[in-house]
Amino acid sequence: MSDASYRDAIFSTPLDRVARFSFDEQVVACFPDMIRRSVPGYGQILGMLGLIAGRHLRHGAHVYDLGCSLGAASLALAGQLPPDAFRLTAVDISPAMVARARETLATECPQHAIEVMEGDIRSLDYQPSGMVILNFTLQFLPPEDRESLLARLYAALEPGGVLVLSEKMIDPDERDNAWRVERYHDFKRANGYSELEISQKRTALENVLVPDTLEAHHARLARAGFPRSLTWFQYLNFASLIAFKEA
Ligand SMILES: C[S@@+](CC[C@H](N)C(=O)[O-])C[C@H]1O[C@@H](n2cnc3c(N)ncnc32)[C@H](O)[C@@H]1O
Ligand SMILES: O=C(O)C(=O)C[C@]1(C(=O)O)C=C[C@@H](O)C=C1
Repeated sequence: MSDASYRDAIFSTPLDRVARFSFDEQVVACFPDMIRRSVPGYGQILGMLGLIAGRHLRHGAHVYDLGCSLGAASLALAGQLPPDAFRLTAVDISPAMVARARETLATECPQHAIEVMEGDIRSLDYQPSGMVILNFTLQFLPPEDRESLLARLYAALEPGGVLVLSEKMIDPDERDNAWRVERYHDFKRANGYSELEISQKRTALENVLVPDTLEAHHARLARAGFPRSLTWFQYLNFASLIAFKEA
């Protein structure tokens, strides 16, 4: 691949002031390593996206990969489905991510009809689509913007269309939540992150990544129009949901 990825060491040295987490050049350079060492089940979710698309997409349907970062979800679909199976628009607000994603997707799957757009997913004109992927993206939008986006995505989905929503989550029960977070930190330690890295990243993500409970996600999806949603994957405090539009 043309996008060399470095080991994530962003929070490894003590910082006087921990800045708000942002998807800048520094994060882009180590993002594949960061997300794989930080999101339990990330690889399994990606693998399943292609299988879900294979089952739910009508031939040639359009797909959105929203908050695509380096295009991993788009790549996963292209790896599992032939070029004529779907068309895809990948969107991200970070110019550094978009530049890298464009390069990677053009190199890795030149036969597939994949367009990479720089833009804010809250203000896009959505075209009719068979599948929408929000893989760890909704959690970065201000909570007050989430429902209206989901309602617009519901409206853009064709009958029988699906939305896949993967998120970091919180548990409504304080003790259960504490247990999940502690085991999540164990997961990070086991993946080579130090106490300093874990605590500085936690500070950087405060008020930037705002997680919801699974109950809040399902209720919001219902209010946005989806008659049915289910949690198909969960690993510690990370989960993936699928929401269906009636056929
Ligand atoms: C955790 S990453 C997503 C990971 C990616 N979907 C994957 O599967 O590898 C979140 C991404 O959402 C993007 N993002 C955040 N707010 C956005 C917005 N309003 N519009 C578009 N992209 C946004 C960020 O720039 C970042 O690249
Ligand atoms: O490191 C964490 O605590 C995370 O929540 C991981 C997480 C995410 O969930 O999106 C946060 C920021 C990076 O984009 C990669 C992964």
